[in-house]
Amino acid sequence: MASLSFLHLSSATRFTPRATPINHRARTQKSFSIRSQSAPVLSQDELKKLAADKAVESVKSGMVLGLGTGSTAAFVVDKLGQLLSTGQLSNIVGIPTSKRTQEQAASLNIPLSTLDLHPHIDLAIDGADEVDPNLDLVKGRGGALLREKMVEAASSSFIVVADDSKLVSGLGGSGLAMPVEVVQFCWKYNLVRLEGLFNELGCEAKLRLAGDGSEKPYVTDNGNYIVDLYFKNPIKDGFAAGKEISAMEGVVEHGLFLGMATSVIVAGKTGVEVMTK
Ligand SMILES: O=C[C@H](O)[C@H](O)[C@H](O)COP(=O)(O)O
Repeated sequence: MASLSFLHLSSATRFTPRATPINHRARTQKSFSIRSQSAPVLSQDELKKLAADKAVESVKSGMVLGLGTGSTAAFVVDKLGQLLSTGQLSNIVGIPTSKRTQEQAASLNIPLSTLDLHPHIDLAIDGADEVDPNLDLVKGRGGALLREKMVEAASSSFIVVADDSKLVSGLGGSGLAMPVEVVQFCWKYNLVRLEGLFNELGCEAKLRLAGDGSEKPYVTDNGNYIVDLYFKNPIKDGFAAGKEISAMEGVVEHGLFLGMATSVIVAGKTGVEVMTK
């Protein structure tokens, strides 16, 4: 069981241990939570920051760190920059999972390197789009899934940081995108095949657009497209689904991150919970 000493809480937000874990956590072997006595109303960004700060407590000087991508991971990178600038951390090397994170970390003077030079990473910290009760994840709505998966698979520990809107009972269950990165060549051929693979789950596949009002496709840091899969019903067997997607020629990577997370730090209106397997 994780010890309470792991939890360092700010004086601004006071928490007390909660006796009964909520249902979502019941299937994880170890989980505990802390709850606000005064129930302050925190914004989603404040929740993300709370989870990020908690995760950064696991960072030690001298570590090689996987730096995630997205709005929650950005709070982690901010905090690391802050601790490095005040000398509370030193000798850190960051391996960024996207060009965006690389730019943010560089602007904060966080020393950066690559997987080529540091093939073994001590700890990766990243956000997620969905977290299920087994700590399996959907990731990649920010488009960084390929580099994230490479970096996080090379990490001895992988801490996920999230607000409680990311909790689902089954992957794909949010009804939001489960991304698949595909090569540009004949992307429609693969879009149709991916949709067909999950017919019985009421899957709809859409090419991700750049989001600038044009009909231009979104292009990943690796020069590929993303096909987003939207499910009416959650995926029953994530491992089987991942295997079938990966077997398709032209598929580069999918957003199912299965059996990878060491722990998940979830911040919600009622407090922060550390979930471990
Ligand atoms: O490609 C993006 C990543 O997988 C993000 O970590 C994920 O989308 C979560 O992002 P956010 O923290 O912004 O919700």
